[in-house]
Amino acid sequence: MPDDLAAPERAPSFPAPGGQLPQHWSKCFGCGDDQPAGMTMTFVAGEGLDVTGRLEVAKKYQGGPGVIHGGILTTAFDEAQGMACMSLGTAVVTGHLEVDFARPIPLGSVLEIHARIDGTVRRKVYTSAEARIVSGPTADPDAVVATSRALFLTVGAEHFEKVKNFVDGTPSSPFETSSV
Ligand SMILES: CCCCCCCCCCCC(=O)SCCNC(=O)CCNC(=O)[C@H](O)C(C)(C)COP(=O)(O)OP(=O)(O)OC[C@H]1O[C@@H](n2cnc3c(N)ncnc32)[C@H](O)[C@@H]1OP(=O)(O)O
Repeated sequence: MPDDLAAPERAPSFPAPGGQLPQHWSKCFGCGDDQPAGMTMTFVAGEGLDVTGRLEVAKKYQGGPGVIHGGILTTAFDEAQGMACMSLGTAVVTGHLEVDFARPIPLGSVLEIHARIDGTVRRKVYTSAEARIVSGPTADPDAVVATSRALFLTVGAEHFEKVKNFVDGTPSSPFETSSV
């Protein structure tokens, strides 16, 4: 983590603490409600630059026998830390993401992922997150089962302009923060 981290302001467009975040677009694999293969994660805003996300670990997410696929958990962390960046009111994309898998996460469990912005340096947004099993098999809300850190970069509309011909669906932007 750099020494010169700035603490950004929470954007007025970000929901009040406890409020549900809108999906950032309906076809998103992580949060969209118009993506049949997707994970349909939901999020509520925290008190600061943070969110809490929820993922039901469906059988289709199996990796090793009986447990979540590591790539699915990584996707959930990507989505959660990206949603925390909504508190900036600016579009972001993931530049780097890392995950530590601390404990097995059984199918049928429900994960809560708490994600936050730790600070910014120019366009770089440093985030972190941890996951807990809050219901279902092996639930223990005090035990962290996985952690993540990520770097997001703020981007302008031109970033998405380059790939607009490949969009599946009709992009929408609830916070008017990007072209998607
Ligand atoms: C509605 C709201 C939705 C918000 C809600 C979003 C939730 C969605 C969650 C899912 C998000 C995704 O999956 S997004 C999809 C996956 N990601 C992508 O497709 C991104 C692909 N990569 C890129 O397009 C590019 O590499 C970028 C945009 C990330 C960076 O390129 P760039 O814009 O040219 O920036 P560049 O000048 O290279 O770098 C700027 C600064 O960042 C640093 N930097 C750049 N990349 C890295 C890196 N991997 N690791 C470390 N540092 C890096 C540079 O050193 C530099 O530091 P310094 O010189 O300033 O010190």
